[in-house]
Amino acid sequence: MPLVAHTALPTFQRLREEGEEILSPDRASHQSIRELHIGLLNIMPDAALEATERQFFRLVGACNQIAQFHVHPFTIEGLERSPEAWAHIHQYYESFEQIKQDGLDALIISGANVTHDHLQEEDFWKPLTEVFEWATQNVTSVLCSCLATHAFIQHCYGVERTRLPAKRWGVFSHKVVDRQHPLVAEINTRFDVPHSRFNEVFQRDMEKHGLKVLVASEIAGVHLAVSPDGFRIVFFQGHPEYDDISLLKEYKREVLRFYHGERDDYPPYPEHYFDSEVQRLLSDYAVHVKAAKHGARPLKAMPETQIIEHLDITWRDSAKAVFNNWLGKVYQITNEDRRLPFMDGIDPNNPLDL
Ligand SMILES: CC(C)(COP(=O)(O)OP(=O)(O)OC[C@H]1O[C@@H](n2cnc3c(N)ncnc32)[C@H](O)[C@@H]1OP(=O)(O)O)[C@@H](O)C(=O)NCCC(=O)NCCSC(=O)CCC(=O)O
Ligand SMILES: N[C@@H](CCO)C(=O)O
Repeated sequence: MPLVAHTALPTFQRLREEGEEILSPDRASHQSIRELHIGLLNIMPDAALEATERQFFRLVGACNQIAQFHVHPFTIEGLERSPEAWAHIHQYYESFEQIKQDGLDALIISGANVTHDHLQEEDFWKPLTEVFEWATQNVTSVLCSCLATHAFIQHCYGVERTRLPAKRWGVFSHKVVDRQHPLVAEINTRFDVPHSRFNEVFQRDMEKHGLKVLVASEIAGVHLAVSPDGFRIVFFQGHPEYDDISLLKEYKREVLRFYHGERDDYPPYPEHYFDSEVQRLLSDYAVHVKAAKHGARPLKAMPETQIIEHLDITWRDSAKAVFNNWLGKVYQITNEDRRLPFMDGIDPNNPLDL
């Protein structure tokens, strides 16, 4: 929550010049204080559905302990779901119709599993673009994760993601490339983010279309960029919401796919994620899996409990800091009526007055 310049202390002006949000006493006394309403469009596969809820709810809730947040989960048609997942959705999620009727201040769109070569071939493509269309008109800011980023960029700018020669998978170091932008103001200038994707939209393609790149990795490419207006669409290619165990769960899935003959090669480790002790445990386990696959003995479970003790989470503080900046800015410009994106006087083409 922002500072109020309730005295003439020069520090307020200095901090304002450095990009800190500082409210004048007049603005502060006229601010309409209310809760924020944030949508979560969850399009992750069933096994990760509730973990994804926890991950984004946690980032929203943990990033700021003072403001009040209502998070509204919803989903779309066109995703393969079990009856159990649909039962969960019907019991606890809102419909997109309801969301549209009530309005949102901010919207998060999760990643998803890729099943086709081109995104427009996915059954969920049309429903997803309908959410994009509505959100760009009615929501103050939309934050897209991974596949949602690729889909939004394709839909709005006509740039198709590129299939990578190998899956980008692991925890990578990133640098803030635009330190002035309010989304990354006052945060660490270098931090980790996990990535898990087969595809990428490259920095040069983003910049060609006026997107502003804010955080990138020398190895893993762009993590964070914003739409040309500076704020209305926030693009994540990485997964700062991931838990410490998320990449381990994905690695275990790949090992099981190898065991069941669904992939030919034994999966590589996610990069910069397993320490040497875990690598030792997993290389012993690989010997066991290969022998079990050839019928020598029954498959034992991966020693997850032992592994988890060694896993560090090195990305969450920065993830919370970016979420705090994002939601703080949304709060400053959103309309008191949550169905409207901006307060009077906010320029939709440059909402942060950058
Ligand atoms: C890997 C799996 C299949 C693992 O799920 P499983 O059910 O097999 O796990 P399990 O070992 O049986 O353990 C179940 C317990 O772990 C929890 N759990 C499951 N997945 C988790 C995750 N990712 N992070 C944290 N916790 C997780 C469950 O809630 C449950 O907890 P409790 O027992 O406590 O309830 C899943 O996480 C998953 O589908 N992840 C993939 C996500 C994905 O597709 N990402 C792509 C997005 S990235 C993207 O957009 C791609 C774009 C591109 O490639 O270009
Ligand atoms: N943007 C509003 C807060 C939400 O009602 C204000 O600053 O007054």
